[in-house]
Amino acid sequence: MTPIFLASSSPRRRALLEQAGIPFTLLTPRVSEEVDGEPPPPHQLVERLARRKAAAGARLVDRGLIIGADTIVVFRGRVLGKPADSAAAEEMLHLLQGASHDVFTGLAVIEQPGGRTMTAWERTRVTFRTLTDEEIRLYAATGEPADKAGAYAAQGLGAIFITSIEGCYFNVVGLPLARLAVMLAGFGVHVLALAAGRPAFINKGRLEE
Ligand SMILES: Cc1cn([C@H]2C[C@H](O)[C@@H](COP(=O)(O)OP(=O)(O)OP(=O)(O)O)O2)c(=O)[nH]c1=O
Repeated sequence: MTPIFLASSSPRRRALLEQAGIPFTLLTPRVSEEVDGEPPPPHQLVERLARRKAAAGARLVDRGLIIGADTIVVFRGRVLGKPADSAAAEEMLHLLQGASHDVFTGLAVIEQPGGRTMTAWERTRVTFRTLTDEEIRLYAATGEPADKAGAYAAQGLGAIFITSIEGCYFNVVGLPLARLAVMLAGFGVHVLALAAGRPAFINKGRLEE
């Protein structure tokens, strides 16, 4: 079987790949998320960063498929990454409240040996209800926004701000699983076939939820 690697230090991505029943090994190469010059459009930016992360992982691996991903929030053309501190988190939440924004995740899968690469991106539209200054302050103080693009976690307490999601929910949390499954199939790895060989794992996952 082709070994699968996830080049990511995001606990959310790890959890989502586990949810899909895909056995994998974690790689945590250090990757800069800086881009030189004029920033490209959001979909190109996330694809480029996902490719950079997967490529950094691929340098550590002789054989297998290496997955990289990158997530950003875009509000009226402005790219919101992870907030530097709680003041930056509050500033982002002030922008996002009472309006819709887009979440973009780029995906890259690199095959080793050979380096055959597939990239893709996914966009999800998320709408926030109106938030009071007090709610924003209290939420920022929980620490949840710290390592999340756009300063919120749809999978966490941030859920109480979201009135609608159009598109892939898993894309918001950092790993669009439907898109990834199609990409892996392009490399001959079929997620359901993996899961079918591991019924005990799946039942265990369900029971624990
Ligand atoms: C919008 C949103 C983002 N996020 C997270 C997913 C990503 O971990 C993070 C975006 O940062 P990324 O730079 O995409 O990822 P990361 O630095 O956490 O991990 P790595 O680069 O090593 O793979 O924001 C949520 O967990 N929930 C949300 O609702």
